[in-house]
Amino acid sequence: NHSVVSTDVPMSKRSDYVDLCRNIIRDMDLYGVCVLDNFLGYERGMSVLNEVMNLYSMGVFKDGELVRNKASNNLKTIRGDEIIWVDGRENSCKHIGQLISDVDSVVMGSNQMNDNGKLGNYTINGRTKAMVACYPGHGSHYVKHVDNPNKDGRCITAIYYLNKDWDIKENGGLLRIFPEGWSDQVADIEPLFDRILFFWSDRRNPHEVQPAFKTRYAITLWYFDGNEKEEAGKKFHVASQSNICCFENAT
Ligand SMILES: COc1ccc2cc(-c3cnc(C(=O)NCC(=O)O)c(O)c3)ccc2c1
Ligand SMILES: [Mn+2]
Repeated sequence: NHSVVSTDVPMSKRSDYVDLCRNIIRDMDLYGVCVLDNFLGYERGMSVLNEVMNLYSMGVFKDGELVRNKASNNLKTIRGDEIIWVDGRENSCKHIGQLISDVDSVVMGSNQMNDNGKLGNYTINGRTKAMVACYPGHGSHYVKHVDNPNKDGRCITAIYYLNKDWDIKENGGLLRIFPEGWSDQVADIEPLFDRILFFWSDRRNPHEVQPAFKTRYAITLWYFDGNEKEEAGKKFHVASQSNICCFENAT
């Protein structure tokens, strides 16, 4: 955790930018998971939260997909979240757009800054749009899963949390990661306001969202490794292309 006072200075110009990238590189290399607090600072965090709440109140979120439960053959929700894909250029998403470019800065900065020039030996050349998610409470949850189990190209999951005054005992909604190779160790991450989380998207990080009893907001970006994505493109259709953005100056 670090405490930064964020100003309107672009992320990559901030004095702590290099430290943030060093933090990410070290934690991702050591644990495959990295948590940073006070990522945007209170003011900008609140602006993002207000945009998300406005979107939600407009009723534009869609239900996370349902999966038929083979056993009892009834539609069983494995995911209780409601989502909307945002690219950040929409009129009512200016602050979400700024968050996205700040996350791009630290991810790309970390990818270039690492002494061997890559973060986790990936060549990150694109990402999905931002998935704004809401777990509406009443026990909505997400069963243990891997984001990218079959090499669809996604290498890093970045989740920005927006939940103020979150009391994990009362409100639940804990994200529990079961890092591969750490036997009985788990990483318990509370979805706290202005917190950002990075983790490898593949089988190294099975994770679950425990039942939430209060509205729980998060914004997720998935970053692509150019090589894996190219391979995937040949094998099968990656998650709907419309939600994928490629970096113009991809190396
Ligand atoms: C085919 O279209 C889609 C569209 C959206 C999809 C979203 C997820 C997803 C994956 N992981 C999480 C998660 O782990 N959240 C952790 C947390 O909130 O702390 C989550 O909330 C949502 C998976 C598959 C999807 C397929
Ligand atoms: Mn997930």
